[in-house]
Amino acid sequence: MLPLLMQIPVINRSRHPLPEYQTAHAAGLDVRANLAEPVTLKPLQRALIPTGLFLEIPVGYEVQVRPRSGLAYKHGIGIVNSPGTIDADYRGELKVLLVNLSDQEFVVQDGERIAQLVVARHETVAWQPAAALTETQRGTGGYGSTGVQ
Ligand SMILES: O=c1ccn([C@H]2C[C@H](O)[C@@H](COP(=O)(O)OP(=O)(O)OP(=O)(O)O)O2)c(=O)[nH]1
Ligand SMILES: [Mg+2]
Repeated sequence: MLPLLMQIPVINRSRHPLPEYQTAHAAGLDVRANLAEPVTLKPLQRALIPTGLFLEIPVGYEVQVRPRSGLAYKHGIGIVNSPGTIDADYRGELKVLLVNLSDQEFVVQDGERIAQLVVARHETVAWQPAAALTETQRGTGGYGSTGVQ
């Protein structure tokens, strides 16, 4: 018996199928570029790639736009603002900010699976101004404070 899956209203103005889980228990849904013509990324160049998708994410959830490791490993393609954050109140087109971190040109093709979308629950918090915080062993340590071995 499949668990009841969360329903997310979507408008698909692209020429491509909706994002899909590629395997039974994948965390992310691969999302495709919706391009009238290919986009060439020179080394260190970035581009905002449209998907043609418009989502209505339930309140209390976000969609994270994450890189695909295959594009990163084989071509040095990443996402500048990884993970991108799609807010529940956003009604614009979902876009992917790709960057080419390799020393070779990369051509993004129409319909190519360029990223993956992870739907995640998030808290919405209110700040509680405090005069002091509890002491911890880490304290103010960061940026490698625990060493490397
Ligand atoms: O990879 C991304 C990141 C964001 N967005 C859209 C959806 C998101 O809800 C909106 C705002 O994103 P973010 O809050 O990261 O950008 P900002 O620089 O804070 O812009 P704003 O002032 O509009 O919030 O932009 C995308 O389509 N793709
Ligand atoms: Mg913002």
